[in-house]
Amino acid sequence: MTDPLWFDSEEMLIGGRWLRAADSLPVENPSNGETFAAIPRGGAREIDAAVAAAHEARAGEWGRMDAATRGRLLSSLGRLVAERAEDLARLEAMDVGKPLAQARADALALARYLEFYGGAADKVHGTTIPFLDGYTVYTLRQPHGVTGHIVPWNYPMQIIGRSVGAALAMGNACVLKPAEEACLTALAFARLACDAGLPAGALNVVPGLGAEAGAALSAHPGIHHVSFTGSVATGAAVQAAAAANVVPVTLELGGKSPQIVFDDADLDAALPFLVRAGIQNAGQTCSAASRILVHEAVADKVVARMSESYRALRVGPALEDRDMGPVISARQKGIVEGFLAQAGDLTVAARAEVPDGPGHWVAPTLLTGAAPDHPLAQAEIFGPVQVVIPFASEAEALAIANGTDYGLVAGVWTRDGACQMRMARDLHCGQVFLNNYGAGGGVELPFGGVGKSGHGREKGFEALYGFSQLKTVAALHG
Ligand SMILES: NC(=O)c1ccc[n+]([C@@H]2O[C@H](COP(=O)([O-])OP(=O)(O)OC[C@H]3O[C@@H](n4cnc5c(N)ncnc54)[C@H](O)[C@@H]3O)[C@@H](O)[C@H]2O)c1
Ligand SMILES: C[N+](C)(C)CC=O
Repeated sequence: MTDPLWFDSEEMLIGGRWLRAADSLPVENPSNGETFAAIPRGGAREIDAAVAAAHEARAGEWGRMDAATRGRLLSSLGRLVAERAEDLARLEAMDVGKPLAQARADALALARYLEFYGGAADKVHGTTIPFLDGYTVYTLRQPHGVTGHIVPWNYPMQIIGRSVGAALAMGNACVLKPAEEACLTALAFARLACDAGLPAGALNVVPGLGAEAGAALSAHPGIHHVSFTGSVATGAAVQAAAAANVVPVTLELGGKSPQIVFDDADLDAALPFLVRAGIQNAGQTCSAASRILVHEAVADKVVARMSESYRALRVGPALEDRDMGPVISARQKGIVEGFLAQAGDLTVAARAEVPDGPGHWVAPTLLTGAAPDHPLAQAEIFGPVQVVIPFASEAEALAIANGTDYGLVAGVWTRDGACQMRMARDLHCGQVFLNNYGAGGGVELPFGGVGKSGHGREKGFEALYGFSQLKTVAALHG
């Protein structure tokens, strides 16, 4: 196999310089368990240096750059990412275990985020406000300053695109702490950012452990905004750390998202979405459709057809580009298997075959017979496990859908327009998809949750408001 690394992965980017840390962390390929690279183990000292470099960038060329020039730089970076999409995809596939086609889609999504935010950079502005005679009042939309970005391992490129892309577009200088399990595409992205001509310190990337680099970043008094995606427990810790500095935080913490299938649904249209949204990225997706709520009149038919799809799933090494790869790590496999051990009297409707041998394989598993309050119908499993729950009425479907601590995404499958509107209004979540699920991931669509799924919105124009603040200017001139 050709070496997918075209750069020194043991170097991190701080203030425009590529530096090594005193220690490094191994990089494992989840498809075979082999160590194939190393990354720096940054800690408090490196975070400190990165925050200082970001402040210098804000005070220098980056802070003075006009919005249109900033936008053009991001657009150029997007083109570089698109040109290297194949290399980035291979890197991600080896690092995360994501099938090549899904990794390629992530790379192209990163390019698209940069195109979108590059184009938007000079189109976000304040307003004038009619006020008392003798005054002119207007608002200025300005960057927070230095923003921290703590990114998980499941969709590194997409999450960097939506958070770092939007923050840079608004003129913030960023300190990015990728997940220790998945730093390679973040480091590759930083190389491309240098090639695109991003001024020193505008983007700093410090790989390292969550408890070290992540904790140092979220508690740093020099950070003005933190964007975090990951688990509820870590998100709460990040928010608490940032609160000590009275710093705003955006939290995207996952979910237990339902797809709700009514008895008049177009099942042929729904079925591919029902399964794909559960097993995509081995179920390690914040917006995974881990609960399938089905009207009892069509429940047997839906389970039978989903089971057929499950049995046909091809699971294998990421570079072989099957339907599903391994989960990220032995630890994550242990977490998912721990949940499956609680399945107890649930029925395994279908399970796909997984490879023998090394690699972190978890069989895609479709479960029936769970009451809505069963632990497997409540907890975010973050693995390829879906639970089917029948319902008898629209009111019951809504109660079950809203009956978890989470509220990220929901899908509704029905031809009844009034039912669609009621569900869209009453579902307790941040995004509702009617007769689809995910809308192809559109970068234009604001994204985020309610409840334990977090708060704040990324993606679309909404992210540009989140990564900036409004200043009101009132001039009394007579
Ligand atoms: N919402 C999502 O997209 C998402 C992504 C990854 C994991 N998860 C959930 O989290 C579970 C565990 O995965 P995990 O342990 O990798 O998630 P995590 O939340 O601990 O890690 C996410 C990011 O936070 C960093 N981090 C960890 N501890 C930190 C701390 N004390 N301060 C600041 N940053 C810290 C990590 O280094 C990583 O970059 C999964 O099973 C899944 O349920 C959700
Ligand atoms: C929204 N998405 C799929 C990019 C990331 C959540 O895991």
